[in-house]
Amino acid sequence: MASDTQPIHPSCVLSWLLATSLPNQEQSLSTLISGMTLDSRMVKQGDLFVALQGAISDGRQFITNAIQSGAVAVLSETLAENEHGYLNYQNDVPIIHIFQLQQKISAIAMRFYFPQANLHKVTAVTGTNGKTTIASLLANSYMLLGQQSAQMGTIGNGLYNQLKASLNTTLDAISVCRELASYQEQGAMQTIMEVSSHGLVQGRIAAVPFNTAIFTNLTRDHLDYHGTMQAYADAKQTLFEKFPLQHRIINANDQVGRSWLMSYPEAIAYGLNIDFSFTERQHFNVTKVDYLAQGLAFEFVSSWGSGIINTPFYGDFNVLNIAAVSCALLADGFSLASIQEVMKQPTVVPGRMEQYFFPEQQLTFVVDYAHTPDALDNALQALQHHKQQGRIIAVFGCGGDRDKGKRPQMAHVAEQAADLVVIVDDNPRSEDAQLIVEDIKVGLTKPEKALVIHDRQQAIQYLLANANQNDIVLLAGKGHEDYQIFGDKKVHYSDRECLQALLNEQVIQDNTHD
Ligand SMILES: CC(=O)N[C@H]1[C@@H](OP(=O)(O)OP(=O)(O)OC[C@H]2O[C@@H](n3ccc(=O)[nH]c3=O)[C@H](O)[C@@H]2O)O[C@H](CO)[C@@H](O)[C@@H]1O[C@H](C)C(=O)N[C@@H](C)C(=O)N[C@H](CCC(=O)O)C(=O)O
Ligand SMILES: Nc1ncnc2c1ncn2[C@@H]1O[C@H](COP(=O)(O)OP(=O)(O)OP(=O)(O)O)[C@@H](O)[C@H]1O
Ligand SMILES: N[C@H](CCC[C@H](N)C(=O)O)C(=O)O
Ligand SMILES: [Mg+2]
Repeated sequence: MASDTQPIHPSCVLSWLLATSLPNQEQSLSTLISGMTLDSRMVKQGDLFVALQGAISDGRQFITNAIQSGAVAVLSETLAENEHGYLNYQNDVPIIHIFQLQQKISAIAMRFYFPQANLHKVTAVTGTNGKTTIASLLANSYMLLGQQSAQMGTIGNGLYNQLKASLNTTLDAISVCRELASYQEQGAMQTIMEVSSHGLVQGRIAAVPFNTAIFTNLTRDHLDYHGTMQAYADAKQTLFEKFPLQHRIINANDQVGRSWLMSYPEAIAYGLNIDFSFTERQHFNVTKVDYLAQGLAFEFVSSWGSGIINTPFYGDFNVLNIAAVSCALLADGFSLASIQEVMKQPTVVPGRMEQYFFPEQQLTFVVDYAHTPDALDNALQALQHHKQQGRIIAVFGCGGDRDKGKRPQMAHVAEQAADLVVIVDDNPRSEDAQLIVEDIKVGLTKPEKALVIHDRQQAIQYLLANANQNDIVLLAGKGHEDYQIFGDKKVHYSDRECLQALLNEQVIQDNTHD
């Protein structure tokens, strides 16, 4: 969703704005621009409207609307190279045709909103899973170490702890530049940004001068968009190839990460039980993990020294997330001792392994955003490692209009790693919720272990009434989301709010009994 942050830049002349993307322009475009937008519905008087050919609609169809709403100039995407730079007018408003405009907007918007971008340190986090967790943990670490930070991604964008909800993980090219400029203006010394593969392919961050890039892992997701895992990996790799990075931080436990490490000898590698003794490479390796009821304690050896980290996080995947964050802080010059201190503090990452304990039933619910086979497996394994006694129950569904191939795979993972499986709805979107459930059930080899309860709240209430003491219920897929999408309707629903309301009811009943 485009941000409503007010521009904090002066207006500028169109010729100057386009000087780098259209260097040989013959016309002198003296039009004064006071804002930029990709959406005709958001145009304000004085704006430059950028008309892109999108996946669903063609932005060029809205040029007339944009001009009626006050656009004073238009950039229009052309797929024909020989039309590049062609200029025509509609009601005296210049329309400039630009070849491959989608890939050029970021540079134009950066020039407009944030010409001083190189003064602001931006860290990119990419990979299938772990981006939000790492971005939140790193942003919080900088705050604890005394540096104001900002964060951009799935759970929102803004100064740390002041996030505004986001439609996408990676915002559109114009909003990214406007947001970064506003964080710098508000005193942030750096921004930690989740970079999605869609964002990379669509050039949403093409001109952001990233200083550091972190890679988490690459596992099945988004094949509806990329087609193959190779194309998905190639999209991610552009982050490590095309930006002026000072630091590349790469997961050595991941197969794709290992292959990239061969290409970047100067990259910092992090991992769990990796033998780095034969290499000169900078590294951070976790050698031993203790899974505690209240978190993790792990030993590490690194190019900066060795030691123990204690943290309230759960699961091996969070050991790796913390290792990645530690590498970023070490590369930035912070001491090991300060990092060990920071990792003891809890970081709330909304909807990621968040626990709700029901004292009456002695039952724990864990809200998590696992929505891929790998993430679901990791989350369930983490609970198996940390549990004291009782069963693990997996509650999950699959999104409509998304990669269908992951549905049976998630079922397989769930029945392998959990003692009971409950299949629920998770944003069926334009698809029939029952047909999504059927696709999921194809992956079950022990269907007797699985129940179907479409409505998530009913599933929670059922488990609250029927699960055993000490069971742990993983509610996967929704995480921070506070909606269910049925068709084109968004209905308010949140696993977190549902659990909190049920917990509050118990407290009220307890107080009444006193
Ligand atoms: C398929 C896809 O990625 N679409 C993204 C793309 O939209 P698009 O350009 O194709 O949009 P479109 O609806 O066809 O419209 C074309 C143009 O006409 C304009 N328009 C449209 C209507 C109108 O009345 N006036 C108007 O000017 C639109 O503003 C747009 O510029 O560019 C938009 C701006 O950047 C994105 O918001 C939009 O994300 C859609 C909503 C989406 O669902 N994307 C998902 C798949 C996505 O990007 N996911 C990733 C990863 C998620 C994760 O794993 O965390 C993400 O970064 O969120
Ligand atoms: N490093 C990791 N490796 C594998 N799984 C992880 C990792 N970190 C978190 N997870 C699992 O993946 C889920 C999503 O984590 P997170 O939101 O941090 O990832 P993300 O990359 O931002 O995902 P998205 O692309 O959907 O925004 C978590 O809820 C957890 O179950
Ligand atoms: N942001 C990602 C994850 C959504 C997770 C899940 N709740 C779903 O709707 O599939 C997407 O749009 O693919
Ligand atoms: Mg995310």
